[in-house]
Amino acid sequence: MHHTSTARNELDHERGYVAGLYQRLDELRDEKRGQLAEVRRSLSAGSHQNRSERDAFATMYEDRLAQLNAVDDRLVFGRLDLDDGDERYIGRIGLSTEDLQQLMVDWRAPEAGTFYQATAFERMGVRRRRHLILSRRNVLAIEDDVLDAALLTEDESLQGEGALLAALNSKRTGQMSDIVGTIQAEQDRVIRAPLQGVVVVQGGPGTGKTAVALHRAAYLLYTHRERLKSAGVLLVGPTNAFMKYIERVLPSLGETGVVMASIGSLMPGITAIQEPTEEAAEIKGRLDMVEVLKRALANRQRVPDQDKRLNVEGTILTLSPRQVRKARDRARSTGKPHNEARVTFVKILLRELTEQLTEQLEESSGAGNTADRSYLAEDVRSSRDVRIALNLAWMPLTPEKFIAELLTKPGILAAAAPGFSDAEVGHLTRPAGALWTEADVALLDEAAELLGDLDPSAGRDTAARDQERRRDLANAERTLENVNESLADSGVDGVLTAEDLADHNSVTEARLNAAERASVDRTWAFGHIVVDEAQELSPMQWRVLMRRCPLKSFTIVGDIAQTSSAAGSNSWQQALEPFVGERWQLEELTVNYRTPAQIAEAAARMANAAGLVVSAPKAVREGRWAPIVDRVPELIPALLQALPEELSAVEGGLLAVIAPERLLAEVRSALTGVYGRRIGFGAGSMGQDIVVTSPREAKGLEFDGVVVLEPAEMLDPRSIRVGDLYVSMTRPTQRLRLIATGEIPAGIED
Ligand SMILES: Nc1ncnc2c1ncn2[C@@H]1O[C@H](COP(=O)(O)OP(=O)(O)OP(=O)(O)O)[C@@H](O)[C@H]1O
Repeated sequence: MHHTSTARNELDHERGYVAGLYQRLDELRDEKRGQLAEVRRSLSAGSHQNRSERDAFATMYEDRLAQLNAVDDRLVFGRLDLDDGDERYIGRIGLSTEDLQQLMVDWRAPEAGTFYQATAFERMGVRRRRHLILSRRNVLAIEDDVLDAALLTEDESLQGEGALLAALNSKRTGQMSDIVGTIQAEQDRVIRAPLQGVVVVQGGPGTGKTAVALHRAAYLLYTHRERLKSAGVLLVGPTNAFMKYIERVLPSLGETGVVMASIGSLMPGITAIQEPTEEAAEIKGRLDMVEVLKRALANRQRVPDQDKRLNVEGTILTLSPRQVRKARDRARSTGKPHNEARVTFVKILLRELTEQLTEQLEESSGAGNTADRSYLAEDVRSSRDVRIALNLAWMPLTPEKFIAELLTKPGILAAAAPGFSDAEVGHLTRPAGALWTEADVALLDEAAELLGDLDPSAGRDTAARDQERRRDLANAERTLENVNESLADSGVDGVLTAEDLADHNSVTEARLNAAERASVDRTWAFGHIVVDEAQELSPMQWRVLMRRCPLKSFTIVGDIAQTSSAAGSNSWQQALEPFVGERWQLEELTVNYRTPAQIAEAAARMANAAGLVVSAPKAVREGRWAPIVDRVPELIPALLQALPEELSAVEGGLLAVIAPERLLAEVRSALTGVYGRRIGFGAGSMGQDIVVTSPREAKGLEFDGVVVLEPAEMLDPRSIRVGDLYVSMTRPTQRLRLIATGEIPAGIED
């Protein structure tokens, strides 16, 4: 490429400056290493009292060091030249000299906002925006947007959207990367939206929703660190494979404080598989399940139909249905969850049985001697008959036991769900010992709420608890600063007190950070939740998330048109209404950065022809190829024949073969026969260069080239959902091929 001499001078200048930034980064790193070594030395020698304080310092230095290491690659990516003559460098973190001269501004800082927002129409005091394109530590090129017309004539050769296009055209690695250097204005508005309330970000395929969700999490933690540090931010995605795909983005942004979890992993200790059938997923996701669980639990609080005779150390006592009913009603009226109300139930009946025993003994021995009533109470409590009778009436339950019973015994389910058809009960019934599914997690979580603590009396020692609670209260107070006020304004639910929040977060260990504490504590209350691919969530799953954030501070990201789960939603309105009413704000993303125009248009035409209204975003670039369509007599031979051409078209990039579930096994074995270890299965195997996957697993991911097999099968004839085919067609960044033995869905070929 031809460079003018000014351009070369500019490049040299930037190389010099960037070298200075790295030098400073290295210095800071050495400094932190030194401090860490120092603290560790003193830790091994120090007195017990200072220990926890020094531990805290050690953790802080470790975190800072990890952050400094993580931002090494492409540390800086921009420079602003301002009207007042200042130059401001924008990078992954803020850097200053030892005497506090600012060298580089963190991209999340308010002063960096104009880097993403300024345009030629609204310059916001910016004369020139410069993108620095780095590979590791080297400045490869610079690209300028000249916003001030006066500068244009001075140096015309330095304009361009090169940084964005270079990023978009680069080969995919199977792991998402950050977009911090090239965030576009409409994306930046979402990323920097206020913390409070519910923001829904609707956008078609490839509009950067996932990227925006991740950068927003990083932005919020930076900007509201004091408020969010203690409670933490949760980022929820659809599957573990998806979480793996995005796991490197936040560390590369210098952010480690976000808890990342798939929706199936929100119950500590449970690893969930995908729900095997759509029917079961849909039923388990319905809001009526709340009532079903409540009824099932009420049915577990049983009154016997006749008197029970109980042997206590040779004396026979009688437990009548009336007594059990009265105790049950009293226990229920405490309003406590099942296991906690059980304490009341048991206490009442033990007392009554003890009285009965006392009376009987007094009668038989004649004289009244009440001195040893306490022994009698103990006799009653430890009687096997009594224990069995009380347990039969009111069994302590774990969520796992309760839900497993409901799903394996159709009689129990039918009794709790009188509105369900036999077919619906059949869809939910499964063999004992079956693995937990993603849809079960929402049921387990609901059950945990209804059941409460299994052994409420077995608390930890009170002093430790009190101390923790004081600390949690202090944290919660900080979290709540200002939040309540704006909540009250927006009318979201009841206003919370610091006590409420501390109560939520009180049972966890002192030394763990928010992320670690949250991952072991189901009742952890997060300060903010970011949900990606949110259209897939069922109403029951929404309930789980709403419980995890009592402040109702959410960023919800998704595309209603891509819904493929039968339990997912058809509109944001419908999905959110039960939880926040009308109190949410919609933002839209309108530009597709992934898929070339020809392919994006074919996907939108197909969706429209199938009756789905899609928000078809404008594609930011033309591709080299229109979609290729093969009608063939036999699928597998045609696939094997097409693959070499596809592989060479993407020149060593990543290729996906997306097939309906029923074909996956056959396709895998045919391809493995030819390509051996180059074939990866499913979305978790993105290390390989050819990935065979279902549409569902491909959701949210992207590939350089995509081959879709039997597209007509991915159109669900039973519903208006065309999600699977629409998702599959919008995965490629370069090239799309469809191979079909049958019909080609309307609209794909124009
Ligand atoms: N401003 C940007 N600069 C560079 N790349 C971008 C930008 N915005 C989006 N991209 C890239 O576009 C691709 C699509 O982004 P992303 O996966 O976030 O889209 P999405 O809206 O979540 O898509 P889908 O709904 O189809 O899953 C990614 O490779 C992302 O890095």
